[in-house]
Amino acid sequence: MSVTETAAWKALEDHAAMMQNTHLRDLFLADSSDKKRFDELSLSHEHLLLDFSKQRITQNTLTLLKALADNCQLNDWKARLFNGDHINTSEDRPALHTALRQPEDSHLALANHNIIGDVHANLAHMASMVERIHAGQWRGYSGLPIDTIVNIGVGGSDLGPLMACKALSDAQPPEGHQLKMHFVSSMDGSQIADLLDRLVPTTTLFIISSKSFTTIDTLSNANTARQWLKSASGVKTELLNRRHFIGISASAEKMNQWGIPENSQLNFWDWTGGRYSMWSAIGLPIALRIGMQGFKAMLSGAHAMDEHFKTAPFEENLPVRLGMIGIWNINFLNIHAHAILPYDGRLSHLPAYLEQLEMESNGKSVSRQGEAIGYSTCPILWGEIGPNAQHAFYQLLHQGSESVMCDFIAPARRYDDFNNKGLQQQHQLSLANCLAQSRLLALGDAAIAGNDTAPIHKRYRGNQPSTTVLLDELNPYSFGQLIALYEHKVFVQSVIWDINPFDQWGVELGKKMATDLLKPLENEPSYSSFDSSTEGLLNAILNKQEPGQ
Ligand SMILES: O=P(O)(O)OC[C@H]1O[C@H](O)[C@H](O)[C@@H](O)[C@@H]1O
Repeated sequence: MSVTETAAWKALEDHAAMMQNTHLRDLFLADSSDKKRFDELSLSHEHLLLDFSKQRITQNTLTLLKALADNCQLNDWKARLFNGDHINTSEDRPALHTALRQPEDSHLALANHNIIGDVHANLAHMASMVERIHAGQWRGYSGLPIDTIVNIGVGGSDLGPLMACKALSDAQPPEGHQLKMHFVSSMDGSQIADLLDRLVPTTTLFIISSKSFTTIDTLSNANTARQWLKSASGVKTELLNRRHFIGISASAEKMNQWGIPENSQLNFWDWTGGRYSMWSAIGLPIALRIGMQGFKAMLSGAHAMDEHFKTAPFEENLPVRLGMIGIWNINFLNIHAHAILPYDGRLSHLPAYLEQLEMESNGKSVSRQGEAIGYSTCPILWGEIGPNAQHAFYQLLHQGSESVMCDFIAPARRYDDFNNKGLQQQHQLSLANCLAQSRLLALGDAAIAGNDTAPIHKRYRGNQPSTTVLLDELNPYSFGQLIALYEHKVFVQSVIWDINPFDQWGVELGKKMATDLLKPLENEPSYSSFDSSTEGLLNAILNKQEPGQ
């Protein structure tokens, strides 16, 4: 039976029909005498506080959402996730990113083997590499110590480390050892071409990050890097492979084939999904940036969120509430756009990270039973640093025709250690804007006395729901909590929608099609015929590429 046929779903539909004309303004007005809405609807755990009071919900909504979660056996699914059941059914494997942050003395058996031992052996290998590089003992072909790292990867092998290195940029690496870090992902070569112009071959180390080690984007960038080193050094490829490349993958065989020596390889496992992999060896750039201790603090923060998700009751559970309110917005209030708005420049890559995490996980319309789904799943998610977005797309949030749900994310404290009043004031300014925007989006004109008589083009209708995620401060631990919070939120929603969030078949066919299209572009005979648009464009490109045209 489809979830939409259940009594729990229908009760929520009825409730939504009643709530349809209730403005957030009314919900706050009803609360104006005792001002309890915030206390009743916000939740906190350790360093995170989530304010849900600007969501279009009442206590009754939460009760009905709990009935839906129970009906969908959310608690059983949580147990299956943590126990390592093969819940990624289309690939017949578990999804065990949570095991990557389990403490060393814990235990998780997969086919009678304790994988936590493997996880920590891997961390130790990673730590030894980090130590060598930080100590200046990893030397390039000319004997000079490495001082520049380039991570080559894409999707899950890029976005997590990229986001984390920026988010934790205030964290000091051990002994002040500052490596220059760069990230290359795009297949068109523009990032690597730009970098190679500026980098010094003797002191640059490339990390080739790819779960499959077959991703053409990554391998083509890696080949370009090796070619650059060859031309600059004139030394043998074998020496370059040894001194200038680290490989991170679930396939040792593929790394061997490319030429990465065994002791420069870091492995992880097929039960770690690409977009859930920054906690594995894929996180090496993070450890290089903030040190192994910082990396482990990030794992501990995520583990604390795992434990909270696993054990806290529905009424207190942050990821469960975040996920279920998303369900309410999407499936019952018909809101299909979701903006991620961090009020801290260090979180500038969070929107791109969540775009992959949410849309690649839950952007699906087939159920676990292989049936077409007749209800909405993952919304369109996008975002930008809040203060910059205010000068760009907030116009649409305030006066456009679309309902949009927003996540405002900010640390309460920043620049405590900076003896700079100007910076401290900038942080307060950013917080003031964060609070102002979520208030205006919720209440509309009612937030500003007198604006309700303004001409219509100056009016704000409000009623855009938002959640504010407040961190005490942004550090490796709270950052780990924050990302694990979103991972589990995505899982909660997948359970309600009855979909597998751990595969991504929708990205495969495009890759195959690109292989077919490369032939005519490289002037090789192609036996495929294409549609008229593709053929027209191919011909136009080929004509323009002919010399003298
Ligand atoms: O890590 P890799 O195997 O190179 O994969 C990199 C990325 O590419 C794929 O196309 C998937 O859509 C992503 O989930 C994955 O993270």
